[in-house]
Amino acid sequence: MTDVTKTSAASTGKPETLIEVRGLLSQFGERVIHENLDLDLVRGEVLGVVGGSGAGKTVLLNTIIGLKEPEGGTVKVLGYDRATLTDVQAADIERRTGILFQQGALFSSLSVLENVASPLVEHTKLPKSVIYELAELKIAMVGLKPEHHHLKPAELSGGMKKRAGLARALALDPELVFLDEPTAGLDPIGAAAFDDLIRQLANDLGLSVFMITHDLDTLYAICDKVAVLADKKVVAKATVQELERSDHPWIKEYFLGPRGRAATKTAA
Ligand SMILES: Nc1ncnc2c1ncn2[C@@H]1O[C@H](COP(=O)(O)OP(=O)(O)OP(=O)(O)O)[C@@H](O)[C@H]1O
Repeated sequence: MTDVTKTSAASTGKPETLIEVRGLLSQFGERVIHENLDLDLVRGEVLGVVGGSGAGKTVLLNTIIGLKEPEGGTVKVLGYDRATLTDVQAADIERRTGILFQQGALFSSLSVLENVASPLVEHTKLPKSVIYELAELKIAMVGLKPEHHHLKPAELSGGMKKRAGLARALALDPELVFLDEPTAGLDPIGAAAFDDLIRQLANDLGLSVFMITHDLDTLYAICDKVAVLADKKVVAKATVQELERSDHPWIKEYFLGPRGRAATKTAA
């Protein structure tokens, strides 16, 4: 199915849509979080998702990755409709996507090397020696060193945990990566270095990225497009430069408030 999608996208010259959300309704009891929300992410795009606190960014991420069932609408990932997913399709999505949760979500009892190797152990039948070689490669790709291989998560700094989490998210060579506030909790220098790493990896590996962030610097530094969640839906998806000209009150405040202006200056 995926190959068919790829072929048709290639033959029509249209970019391939990796995430397609249509008419999403998300509720907790009577409380409506998303209503009639539409969102696309096309192959190769680094998409930042922003919105006020409680706007529903995490609920949207959880719905797209299958941790929350939507109350209405359709959610397609890599061409597969989540509502009618077979086990084979679910496994295909799992193999072709990587997720970096906010705190890294590393297994605390495993070393960095074992954490990064774990998706390969779960999803491949490769010999152990090959699995560990591949894991070492991913660890090097995110800028960690061989002396970090045997450290446990509790022995890592916040930035190193994020890097280890990213290495694990990349273990299976995914096409699509989900990042939940990748720079949260990092100091400005660590955050800028992590931004550079994400952009570099996205370019070098041809990754498509869905990233929740509060970090304006990240938006300016690495996002091709930004989707803004407000009023229970995506009110805009555009480049940061286009969003700076938006009339939407939340977008105006976000991009043209004091913090927005600071990020604009840094990016210039
Ligand atoms: N399991 C749940 N049960 C009930 N309400 C929930 C649940 N999860 C989230 N919510 C509510 O859904 C709304 C959106 O939450 P969400 O975590 O997606 O916001 P967010 O945009 O990610 O916010 P923040 O930027 O503060 O992390 C919030 O009002 C939250 O209280």
